Amino acid sequence: MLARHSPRALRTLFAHAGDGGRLLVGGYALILVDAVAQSLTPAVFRVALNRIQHDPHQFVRSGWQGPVVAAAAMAATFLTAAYLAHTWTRRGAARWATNLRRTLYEHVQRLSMDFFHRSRVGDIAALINQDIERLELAVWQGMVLWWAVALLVISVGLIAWVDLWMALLALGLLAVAVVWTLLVLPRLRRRGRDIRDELGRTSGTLAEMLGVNALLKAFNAEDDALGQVRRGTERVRAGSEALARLQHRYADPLGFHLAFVAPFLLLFIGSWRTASGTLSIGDVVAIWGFWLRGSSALTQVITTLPEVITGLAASERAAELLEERPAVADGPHAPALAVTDGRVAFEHVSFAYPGRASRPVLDGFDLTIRPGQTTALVGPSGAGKSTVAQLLLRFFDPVDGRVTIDGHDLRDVTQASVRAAVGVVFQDSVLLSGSLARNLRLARPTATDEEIEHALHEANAWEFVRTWDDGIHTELGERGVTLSGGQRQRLAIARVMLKDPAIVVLDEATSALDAASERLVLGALDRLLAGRTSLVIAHRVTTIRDADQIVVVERGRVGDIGTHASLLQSSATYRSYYREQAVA
Ligand SMILES: Nc1ncnc2c1ncn2[C@@H]1O[C@H](COP(=O)(O)OP(=O)(O)OP(=O)(O)O)[C@@H](O)[C@H]1O
Repeated sequence: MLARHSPRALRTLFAHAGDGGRLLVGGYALILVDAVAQSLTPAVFRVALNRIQHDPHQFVRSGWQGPVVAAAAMAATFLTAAYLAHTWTRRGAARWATNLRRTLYEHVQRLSMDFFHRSRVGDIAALINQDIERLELAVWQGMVLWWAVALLVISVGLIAWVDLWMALLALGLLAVAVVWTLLVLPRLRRRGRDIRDELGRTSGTLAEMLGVNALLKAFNAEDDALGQVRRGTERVRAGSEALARLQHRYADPLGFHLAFVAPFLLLFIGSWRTASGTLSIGDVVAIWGFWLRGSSALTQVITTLPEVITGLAASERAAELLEERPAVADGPHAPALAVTDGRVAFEHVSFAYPGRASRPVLDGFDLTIRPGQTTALVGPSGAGKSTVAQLLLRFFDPVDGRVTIDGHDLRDVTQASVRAAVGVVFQDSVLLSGSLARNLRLARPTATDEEIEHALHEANAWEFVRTWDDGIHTELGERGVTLSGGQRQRLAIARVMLKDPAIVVLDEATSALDAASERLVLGALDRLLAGRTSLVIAHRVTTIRDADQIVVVERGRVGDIGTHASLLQSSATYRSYYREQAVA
């Protein structure tokens, strides 16, 4: 499993390392220099001991000089290399993480609506923040692992240089450790991945609960929500404990093998060979030293590997997100939409939401909205009215047929240009935390304060904004909670006024308002719709009575069509709809 998923995930993510990549390659390369210099140190002792054994007097006179200089040079090399490798890797990992966070954020922004419908905000946030942090740590620990493995390989190589048989014995002892590791590794990785997934889910639940706090309070459902979060965190805790137990079950026997069994066997067999005269004392000491270096490196492997594996599990989640492709994408050289008159046409459009191909929502939907005119959609709940609006915003592409603006198929032009041409006011207009001016400048970043005030006037919003101490620079609470529903809608209308689009979509923009608020909002909407092509979805007759054409949508198709007066005459469906409204 590990071999299949993680390296591919790492390759995908490393492509986004940016300037951190060079530092990491440099850091990982330099740590090899450190590993070589460190593992060669026992070789110096071997030379020194062999010289002592051969001629102690000569060694005291001048024989010591060579080994001392060599040892000093090695120490200087590995200290410098280690220092640089550590700092470069740390900086490289931090830059990689920063670049990756930015890339992931931009990538998520480019994904289509269907992704947001099936994902949870908290989970994505956890991925971008915590999983990348985990990965950053793993990159850093990975360097220690890399160093340790290099040290180990070089150590065994050096043992072979002294004596081939002893190297074979060391390899056998290592093989035990490697087989044991390979046996446990997939489980470690799986557990790590499970914990990351569970953390993501819990974070998603938490974000959702905080977002709908008023609803939870209204239904006294806080305990239930708390229970869900608590159960999630409990599962994360249980998972982490199980992982820790597994890490111990892996590391403890391995530690025993490497620190006791293996050195004992090497020393025992080495001494036996000295007695039989096939090895010198210097050789045995060097082998012993090489092994100690190598096995201390292995201890590092044992302690860092589980952590690195968990980090790799985190990288898989990030890579999966990066590999997610938007369902709606711009063609390679798609031009921007050039709006001339603002004529909108749905030509025999059929559509089903992604993953629900068997449940078509629109089925041969045909509709033309003439430039500057208002078309209203009415019809039973679930008939597909909002879906029509979503297709006009190109949140989705039709399965069949086409949606055009001034004759241009929306699939042939850029999404950004379509959304620049179409302004939308939803039922529940979202305002971000930050000042009112910042919220309105989402529509036009270059708008001056005067232009913002003018838009507020037009949207009947200036009358309450002007009473605020800081005017348009007043901070709005997160999601605009300090505003009434009607005020929020008027600010949303001002935002679209500022955008000044050729086409406007209103999706239940007045549905949640009382009669007094509705009047103020309707006044603002009249000014917004004047001279623009508009698609209005509304349950209230007051909002649509004056529309140039009213379309009754039934099960994803256009039913009766006409003006308010003509439909009252000709359409039984519209009449009953109107009567219901009148009663309401
Ligand atoms: N994101 C989605 N994924 C899957 N199915 C969806 C999605 N959004 C809407 N639907 C389904 O598509 C159908 C049409 O929904 P739509 O919101 O367009 O209807 P509507 O006429 O606007 O209804 P209402 O008046 O209640 O808002 C419904 O059956 C709905 O369940």
